[in-house]
Amino acid sequence: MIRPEPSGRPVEPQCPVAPAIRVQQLAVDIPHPRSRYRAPTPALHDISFTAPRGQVTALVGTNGAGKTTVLRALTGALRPAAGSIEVLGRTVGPADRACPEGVGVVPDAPVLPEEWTAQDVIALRRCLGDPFDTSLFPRMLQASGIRPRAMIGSLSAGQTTAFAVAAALATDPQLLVLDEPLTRLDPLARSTLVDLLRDRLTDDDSRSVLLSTHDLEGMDCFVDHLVVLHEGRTVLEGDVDELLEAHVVATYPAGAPQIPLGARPLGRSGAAEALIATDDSVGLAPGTALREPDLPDLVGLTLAARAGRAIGEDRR
Ligand SMILES: Nc1ncnc2c1ncn2[C@@H]1O[C@H](COP(=O)(O)OP(=O)(O)OP(=O)(O)O)[C@@H](O)[C@H]1O
Repeated sequence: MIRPEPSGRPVEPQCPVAPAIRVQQLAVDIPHPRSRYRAPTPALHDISFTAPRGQVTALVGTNGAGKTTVLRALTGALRPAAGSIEVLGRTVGPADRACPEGVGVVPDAPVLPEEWTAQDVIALRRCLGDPFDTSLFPRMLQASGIRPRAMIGSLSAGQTTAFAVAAALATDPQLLVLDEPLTRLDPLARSTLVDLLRDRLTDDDSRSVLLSTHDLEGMDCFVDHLVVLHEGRTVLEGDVDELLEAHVVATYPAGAPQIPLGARPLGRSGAAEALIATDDSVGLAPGTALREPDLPDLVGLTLAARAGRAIGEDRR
């Protein structure tokens, strides 16, 4: 029902903007590569998270946690065995195997032929009839120091990633999905990539990014929302700032009796550090230490670094 304002004018009901991604209780089994009669491998068991619209969400987890499988399910490459996936307000279901419209994808390995140049990518996009910004693409390549006529096979690892990111961004995606974009990059190439993404994304509040990584180094100030996976399950999710507020970094001296299992050892001194929950806003009881495998070290360290807390100090 539309209720009138005190002025007498009717108030239009607010239409809530759907999040970039909403995943609920997702389970995925990976089919056997050679035979459909052989049992599939269960890869994801219970994944739930929401990637807010207009934000950068990082899927974090150690090797085999399920990051790539989540991304493949989101882009329609793998069918959910259970649960639901919504991308840009549209359900990605069993009948929906194509990459949802408005989504740009940068896979974790190069997929274009080595002898291709930027011109080949433009020609392919023209053939497919996809929207593709043919002036933005070479400009982004130039910003990454890539010559327009350079063959993909002649590029460095960092340039190959920058090439794939530029090709994805030229499709003007509402959601950009990047699988392990940082893995092969040195610190300088990482910051160039972050700058490239930031430039393209900050001019429009509705664009969103989902990236997977097992190492947030160099990305901590770029990421707004964290989703931590372990063994095919979501173990922690939250806004980075809220996670910071809800935790303290505690440092335990060598030999302290209360060192939590999995606390990160600090050098050779025998001291250890752990991230302790201070409220239950992220689903952990206050005073609970986030332990491996609950929370990979890198997340704790990244949060600590972002909070400006020196590692090695007693914070309790
Ligand atoms: N093609 C496949 N066949 C069988 N099992 C697979 C296949 N791909 C992934 N898996 C399994 O699914 C689980 C999740 O793998 P996934 O590649 O999604 O993890 P990840 O977090 O991306 O790891 P990494 O950081 O090493 O890339 C793992 O246990 C893995 O062994």
